[in-house]
Amino acid sequence: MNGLDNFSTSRSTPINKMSNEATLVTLDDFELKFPANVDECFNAAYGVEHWSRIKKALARPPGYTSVRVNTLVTDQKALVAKLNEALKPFNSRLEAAGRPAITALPHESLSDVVLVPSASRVNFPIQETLARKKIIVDRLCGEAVLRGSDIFARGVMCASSALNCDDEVAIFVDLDHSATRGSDAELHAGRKILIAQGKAQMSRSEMFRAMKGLAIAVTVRLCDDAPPLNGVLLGELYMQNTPSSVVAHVLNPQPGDTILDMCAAPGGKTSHIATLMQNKGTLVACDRSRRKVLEMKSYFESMGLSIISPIKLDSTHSVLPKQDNVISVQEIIAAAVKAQTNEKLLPIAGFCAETFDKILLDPPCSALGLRPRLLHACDMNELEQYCSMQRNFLWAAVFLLKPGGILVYSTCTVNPNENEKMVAHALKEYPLELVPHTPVLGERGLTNQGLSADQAALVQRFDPSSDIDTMGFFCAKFIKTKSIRDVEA
Ligand SMILES: C[S@@+](CC[C@H](N)C(=O)[O-])C[C@H]1O[C@@H](n2cnc3c(N)ncnc32)[C@H](O)[C@@H]1O
Repeated sequence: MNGLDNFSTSRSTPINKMSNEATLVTLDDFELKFPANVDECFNAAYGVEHWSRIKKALARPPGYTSVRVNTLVTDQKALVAKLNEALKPFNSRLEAAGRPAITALPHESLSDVVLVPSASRVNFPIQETLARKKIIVDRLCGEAVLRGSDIFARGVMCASSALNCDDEVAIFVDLDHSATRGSDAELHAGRKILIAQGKAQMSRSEMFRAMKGLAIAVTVRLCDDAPPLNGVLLGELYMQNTPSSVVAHVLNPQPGDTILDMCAAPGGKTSHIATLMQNKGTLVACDRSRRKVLEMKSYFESMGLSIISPIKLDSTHSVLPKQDNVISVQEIIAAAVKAQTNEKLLPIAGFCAETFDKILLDPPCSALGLRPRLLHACDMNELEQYCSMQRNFLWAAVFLLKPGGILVYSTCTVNPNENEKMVAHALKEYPLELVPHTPVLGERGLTNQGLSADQAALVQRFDPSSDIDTMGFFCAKFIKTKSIRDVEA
């Protein structure tokens, strides 16, 4: 069997020249690979050609970086100007290489989002590159390179035997985790993808001795070049992809609301909700991980977002048993503040049924919308476990929401079972109805996954293969039509 059968490729002629040619493709030929039963399910939902386009798009980074403006301290116009100032060193490097500069732009529909386009890619000759010395990195490092990173010593798995500082190298990603750190890249026989060219900043022996330090400066990628924005204008912006920034707007939080974010860490959507509430009202941010809740707490404090109560809580077990007196969210928080001793987090075990005006449910999901991804090891059984967990979260959300309250459900996956089918499940099991929402930047939902055409038109699906060029994402907004007790009666 030709090793290329392990990939789906758009080119019939494999690139050659290496002894292990059959196990090598370039990023341009590559589409993400899934187990047969996942492909079968997604082919049925999207159609074979569309699913193939999605798999190709998932392996590449979007063509721009999206940042959300902290409107409590600045505005979109001012942030665009500051970002363009901060981009000057990157633009100087582009111009020195004869490449066009990039300009940050306000998002046309979202007044608190700024888009920073990546620099257009530069093509390089593949065969010449394959004749260079080689570096092989692991999957995570390869994905970081595609997002604009250089390569640090810890990320290098294999290097050609006689690699010296300043050598020009071809950069590959090991797709099978088969590379042994420190081995000769020329002898690696597993599947790998060519993703970039670079220049060694250390000799081979230094690379494997050093635990840190820049090993390879990436010079050209087989994708657009994202500018380095980590740590830029801290406090004034939050790195958040566009669909995630849509979610808080869809929830439409108002000052004075009582809102629950059931799965809040690292707190991107929570901080956006608090900002839209103008830091007035009550916002509970739950997460099961104590470490993540402590990190969120410090982040919210550093941003001055005082209305947020970060709580370590399993949201699927956050509904308190039925009692004679309904205790409000504010009373529960006040009692916990009183009871708090040396413990850093509020001791809260749950909330009374039907006490929140609005709830955001952004649960753990299969994350099959994140870009770029070069490997996904999920099968249908694992995907089903996410669905089962999401159904438990939905149950708790419906109990905690007041009648007439709003529930927004979102995922960062293209799996229809976690998206359209989960919405169909919610509509069937609970007193929920879909409601129109704004802004709508994505596409309508799929109509062959349990939703009627009218229902599919009320949800929002971000397709990574569409012109909007974002991550895969999904969002639905429900209103609770009656009390859960009326349903139980
Ligand atoms: C998709 S992430 C949430 C991202 C977040 N909404 C944001 O925009 O920054 C899902 C989160 O759910 C948390 N989680 C997992 N199981 C949970 C549970 N049973 N209860 C509460 N949080 C849970 C995970 O720790 C993870 O931080």
